[in-house]
Amino acid sequence: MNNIVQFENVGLRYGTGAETLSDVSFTLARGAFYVLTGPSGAGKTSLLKLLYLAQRPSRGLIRLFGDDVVTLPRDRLPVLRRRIGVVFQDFRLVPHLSAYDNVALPLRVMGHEERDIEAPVSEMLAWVGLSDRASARPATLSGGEQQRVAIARAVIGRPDVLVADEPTGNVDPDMAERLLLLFEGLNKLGTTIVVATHDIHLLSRIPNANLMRLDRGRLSDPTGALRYPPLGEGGAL
Ligand SMILES: Nc1ncnc2c1ncn2[C@@H]1O[C@H](COP(=O)(O)OP(=O)(O)OP(=O)(O)O)[C@@H](O)[C@H]1O
Repeated sequence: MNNIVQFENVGLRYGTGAETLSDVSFTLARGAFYVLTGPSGAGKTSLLKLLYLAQRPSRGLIRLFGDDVVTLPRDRLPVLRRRIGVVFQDFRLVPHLSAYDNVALPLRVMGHEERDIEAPVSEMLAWVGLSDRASARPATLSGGEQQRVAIARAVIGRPDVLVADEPTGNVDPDMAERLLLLFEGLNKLGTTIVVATHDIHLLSRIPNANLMRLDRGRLSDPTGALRYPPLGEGGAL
C-alpha cells in the first residue's frame, strides 16, 4: 500500500460555527515529504490534528494505514497513534523530566525494558546534538534545544509518519536549517514527513517536497498535494 493516508471530502466544524475545514481530499504517499502552508487561521493545525487523531472529522472519510478512523473501535486508536510522531507547535515537553527522560517517555509507555531504552535514547540525543544536555530540564533549555528534544521524542518510536506544526517558528535561521536537515535525514530513512509552516524559505530548501496549500479551510488543489518545480529552475511558488 503506497498511500498511507487518505482524506475524502473531510469537513471539520468546531461547535456550531462555520466549518473550519471543508471538502478536504488528499492522499499521502509512504516515504514522501509534504509541506502544508497557508495563511494564519487557514486550518493547518486543525488538519494536522485530524491526521494525528486528536480530533475527529465532522464529515467525510479518513483512512490511516488502511483503517477508517471514523468507524474504527476506540480501543484500536492508540495503536494507530503510535505510528504517528508529533512535534507540537508549543513542544509540550514534560517540565519535571530531563531531556533524556522526555525522549525516553514513548519507549517507557510502550513497555520497553530500561536496558533496551538507554542506547536508542542516547543515540537520538546525539543525533539532535544534545548529548551534553541529557540531564537538563526543559525550562533550562533554549527554545531551539527544546524543539530538538520534542523532535527526538517524536521519532524515538520510529513512527511511519512525522507531523510537525511550525517547527521552525521559534528558532533562528541556522537552527531552522539544522532542523530541516534532521527532517530530510529522517525522510531518507523512509519516514513520511508532514510539516506545517508559514516559512516560504523552508519550502524552497526542500526540492523534493510536495506542497499542500490551505486557504480558508480548503485545499487549493482538491485532488491532492501539488509537486512544484525547484526554485531556480524556472519554478515559482
Ligand atoms: N478548538 C477550537 N475551537 C474552536 N475554534 C477553533 C479551535 N481550534 C481552532 N479553531 C479555529 O479554527 C480556525 C483555524 O485554526 P487553525 O489553528 O487550524 O489554523 P492555522 O492555519 O493552523 O493557523 P496558524 O497558522 O495561525 O497557526 C481558526 O479560526 C481558529 O480560531
